Amino acid sequence: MLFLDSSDPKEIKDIFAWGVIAGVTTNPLILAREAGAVDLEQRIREVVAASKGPVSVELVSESEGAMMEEAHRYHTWAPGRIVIKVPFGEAGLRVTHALASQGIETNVTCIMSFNQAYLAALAGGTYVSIFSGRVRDMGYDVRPVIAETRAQLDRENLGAKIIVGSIRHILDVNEALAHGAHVVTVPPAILRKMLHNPKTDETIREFNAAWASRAK
Ligand SMILES: O=C(CO)[C@@H](O)[C@H](O)[C@H](O)[C@H](O)COP(=O)(O)O
Repeated sequence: MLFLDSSDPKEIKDIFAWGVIAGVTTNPLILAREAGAVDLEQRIREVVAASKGPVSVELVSESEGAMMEEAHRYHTWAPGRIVIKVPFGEAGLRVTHALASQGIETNVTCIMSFNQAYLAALAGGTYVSIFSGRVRDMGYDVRPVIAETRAQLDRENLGAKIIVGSIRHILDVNEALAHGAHVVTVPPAILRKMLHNPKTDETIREFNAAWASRAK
């Protein structure tokens, strides 16, 4: 399954019309880059209106109390659509566990290892987000992290779903899915690259030219 890693409502609306995307993920970096000075609530409401399925919105507070207050505020913007993105850590696990007991969906994010993903799933995270590109930036192979996490979720029947983010190349998408990701969240630019193959373009041109020059 694919999600779109974007906070740009126009891009989101265009790409949802392809019928291939099941949700949206945002993060503070993406929002700062794409939304800038726009009010966060307004932008998230636009993203919800432009899409279908879950929309992840990330907490930026650091203390447990402030994170819970922020999570409840985001949740009211579109109950049933907003997933609270919780940065991984001790406070993050407590917040994830508390929100799960209140029936609020979470996406535990910034995960770089199997151990972190496992803890996030045990705490009751709805999604656990493994960062493909950033794991590779450290010189590690992300494929076993994804595969071992998936195997453990399946073995213990934990409900969490793996999202693989930090996608930098088309091949990252293929590898994440092949190693057990439930969802890959793809930036629009990478998704557009997935459309193209020069042999496809050449073949379509050849077929259309043959039709146009047929004997009449
Ligand atoms: O965590 C999720 C999805 O749950 C993503 O939105 C995630 O934050 C982004 O893919 C990454 O931060 C983008 O990674 P990078 O390209 O900045 O390394």
